Formats: sequence, C-alpha cells, structure tokens
Amino acid sequence: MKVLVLAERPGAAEELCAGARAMGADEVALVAFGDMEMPPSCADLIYRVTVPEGLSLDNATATVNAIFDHVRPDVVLVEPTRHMRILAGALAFHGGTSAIADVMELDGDVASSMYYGGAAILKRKPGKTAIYLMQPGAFGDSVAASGANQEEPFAWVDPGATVKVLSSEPIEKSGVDLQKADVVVAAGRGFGLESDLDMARALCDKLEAGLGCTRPLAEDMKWLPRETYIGVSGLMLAPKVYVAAGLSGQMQHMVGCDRAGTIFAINKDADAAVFDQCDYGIVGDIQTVLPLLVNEL
Ligand SMILES: Cc1cc2nc3c(=O)[nH]c(=O)nc-3n(C[C@H](O)[C@H](O)[C@H](O)COP(=O)(O)OP(=O)(O)OC[C@H]3O[C@@H](n4cnc5c(N)ncnc54)[C@H](O)[C@@H]3O)c2cc1C
Repeated sequence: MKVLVLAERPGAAEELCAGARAMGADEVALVAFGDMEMPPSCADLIYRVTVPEGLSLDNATATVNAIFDHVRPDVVLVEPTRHMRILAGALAFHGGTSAIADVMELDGDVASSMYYGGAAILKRKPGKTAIYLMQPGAFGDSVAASGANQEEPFAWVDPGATVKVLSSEPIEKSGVDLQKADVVVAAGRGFGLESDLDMARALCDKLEAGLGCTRPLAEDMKWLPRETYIGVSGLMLAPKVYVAAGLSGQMQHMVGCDRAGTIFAINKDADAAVFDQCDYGIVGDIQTVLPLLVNEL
C-alpha cells in the first residue's frame, strides 16, 4: 500500500508517516514545502516543492495534484491546517474522490470523527482514494516513522488563478506553542477573575507548560486568545501531561485533551465530570491548591 503525506509541520509529518506505517504502508511519500526540515528516517521518498516568492501555500493545488498523479497513492494522510485543508479539498476534486475531515481514529478504512459538537461519533468510509485529515494523536504513539528520506525536487505547477499574499504580520504570542507543549495547564470558569489566571501562569512557569483554557474563557470572557481554547471546536491536543484546573470536564472540552498521557484535575466540586476522566484528581479550591502546588514545585 502506498501512502502520501501532506503536512506543514515536521512533527505532524513524522506522526502521519508513522501512522502510515501503522496502517501497513510499504511505501510512504511525503511532500515537503519550502525548506521545511524533515525528521530523520521519516518517509521513503520526500518530494521537495519550492513555493514561488509571494505566493501562498494555497496555490500548491496543481503541484500536489501532479504529485498525486505521479505517486498514485492508495491513501493520503493530511495535517488539518488551513493550507492543507485547501490542498486536500482540491486534491479530492482532482482525484474524483472525497476528503474525510476531523478523523480521530481509523479502523481499517473506516474513519471516526466527533459529531454534533462531540455528542456523537460519525463513522465514514472513503470513496475511491482515501483522503483523511487526521487529528493530532489519532495514531497513538505505539508506532514509529521509518524510511530513507530519499529526497527529490518536484517542479512547481502553475495553478492558473493564484492567491497572492499582500502582506503578513506575525501575531505577538506569549508563552508556549500548545500543539508542541509536553505539558499544558488548562483554566476554566473556576477562575473567577482574569487576575486569577496569574496562578495558572505561575504553575506554567514551574512546569514549563503552555496555558490553555475552556471555550468560555476565550470566547465569552476573552481573557485568553481564541487560539488557546481546547476542545471539539478548538485545539485537539495530545500532550504528555494535562492539568485541568477549575473546569467542569464537559465532553466538548475533554475530547480536546483525552489523548494526553496523564490528566490531573483540580476542582472544588467532588462530583465534577472531570474527575471521571482524569488520572489524578484534587478536590479543592484553586485559590488554595494552585499556590500550594507552585510552592512545592
Ligand atoms: C457545539 C459546542 C461546542 C463546544 N466546544 C467547546 C470547546 O471546543 N471547548 C470547550 O472548552 N468548550 C466547548 N463548548 C462549551 C462546553 O460545553 C462547556 O460549556 C465548557 O467547556 C465549560 O467550561 P468550564 O469547564 O470552564 O466552565 P463550567 O462548566 O462552568 O465549569 C467550571 C468549573 O469550575 C469549578 N470551580 C468553580 N470555582 C472553583 C474554584 N475556586 N476552585 C476549583 N474549581 C472551581 C466548578 O465546580 C465547575 O466544575 C462547546 C459547546 C457547544 C454547544
């Protein structure tokens, strides 16, 4: 079986290439955009694509379609970033098939995804060639990527109509990239005041953790950036350690962290749902527990 991997970040590329092996791929080909450095022993073949100056990655549709025609994969695994989603959609059209998004698990070729905001599981089978947009951690960590990383340049194919980048400005981001963080502290509505988040930040400093939150803290209170909330409509994370502080453990939040290695929960309500889903729980007030933890660490 041949698998083609489309990814923007080396970590995601490695995870998807490992997943391809777990699916039984005997040939794994990876598309590398620009000078993106790939992890060693990641894939059998790496097709290096140079995106012309001033063009956004979204314009790589025709190039990716050409790589697809060249490789003729049985399965395409895609990192679900904005650019990759566009490429996957165009590729599905080109290949006369469909793309399946938000895949949390594969059982053979049947893909499971969250549905109705996490209230149900949707199972879907692909069309002709399977194109799956995989959530992080979907393959678990029981598999490793492998391959000689034999690199070949692949010529850019003009997509015809292009999307031009007029300008780009980096957004000032404080703290750790949550997708890459080994440890994540997530704050919920139990933090009564915005200034209480300093307690979570102090814990993050001790644990070298990233600070995330539940949706209400980002969407309603706007105490933390929108891109830091975790859950079915936010980030799907798989850190080694997840500290859920002052949050109730609603399913819509917990699907975003249930692939964490170890989950710690702190909540003053012993009946909070989060205690059914954590590995270690402390029943207590964050106002007391967090300063104590920070002192002890
Ligand atoms: C379609 C849909 C999609 C959604 N997507 C997401 C999503 O992606 N991510 C997400 O997070 N939510 C999402 N939600 C919202 C979700 O259903 C919950 O409402 C939300 O996660 C609850 O946030 P919370 O746990 O911070 O607040 P609450 O549910 O209000 O929980 C607060 C908790 O803090 C505890 N607490 C209070 N004070 C203290 C204290 N001093 N010390 C310790 N504990 C204390 C309380 O006991 C309580 O358990 C979605 C909802 C819908 C309908």
